[in-house]
Amino acid sequence: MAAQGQTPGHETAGVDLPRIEAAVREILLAVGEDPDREGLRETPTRVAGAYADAFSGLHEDPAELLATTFDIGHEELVLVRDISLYSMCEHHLVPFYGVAHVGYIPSAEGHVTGLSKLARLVDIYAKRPQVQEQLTSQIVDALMEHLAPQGAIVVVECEHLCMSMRGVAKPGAKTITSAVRGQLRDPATRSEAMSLIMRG
Ligand SMILES: Nc1nc2c(ncn2[C@@H]2O[C@H](COP(=O)(O)OP(=O)(O)OP(=O)(O)O)[C@@H](O)[C@H]2O)c(=O)[nH]1
Ligand SMILES: [Zn+2]
Repeated sequence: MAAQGQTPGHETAGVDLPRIEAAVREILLAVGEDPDREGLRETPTRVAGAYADAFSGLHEDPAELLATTFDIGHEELVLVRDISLYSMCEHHLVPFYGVAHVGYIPSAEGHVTGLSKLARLVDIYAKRPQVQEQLTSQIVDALMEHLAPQGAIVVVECEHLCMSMRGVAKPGAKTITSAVRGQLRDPATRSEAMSLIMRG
């Protein structure tokens, strides 16, 4: 749907690019810049494209992503480690970035999904205005809901630019969050998964 007053066809996958461009021009004016000087002339358009990508996860459906499963009879832990991610802190709209580790124990029927889908699932939730705790639990809850595994675990390790380049100014500080569901809450299973995640 076009935003009120916008010509249809100006959105990219649900994102209103002209509206972002107008807002970026306003920000440049507000900080005392000249948005018409040569170096900045294309900036609102570039930022609109960058934001359309940074927030593209708002327009993607995890149910659709996880609809493709294979029955291979594997009922043991499947874990993809070190999935790189870039997200945007919802408080300051600056990036936080790092890695996610995503694991699950398939359902008793052995339904698994493609490994790349786990990385795509991370992106669906990372490419939104986010906080790290919510990102972590959204990924694990989507796995539980759409893949119906016996258990799932997600660990996310990130540096937040809002803590490095501004504010408290502590570059290098890493935030680690975890979310564990189902059988992976069992201490022995959880510690096996955590040791595989942390050994890198
Ligand atoms: N729990 C959590 N906090 C976050 C995350 N990203 C940023 N924050 C924090 O959100 C808080 C926002 O605090 P405010 O006091 O409202 O904002 P602020 O004055 O800009 O805070 P400072 O960053 O301390 O300068 C800060 O403490 C950030 O470090 C996140 O993913 N999870
Ligand atoms: Zn922040």
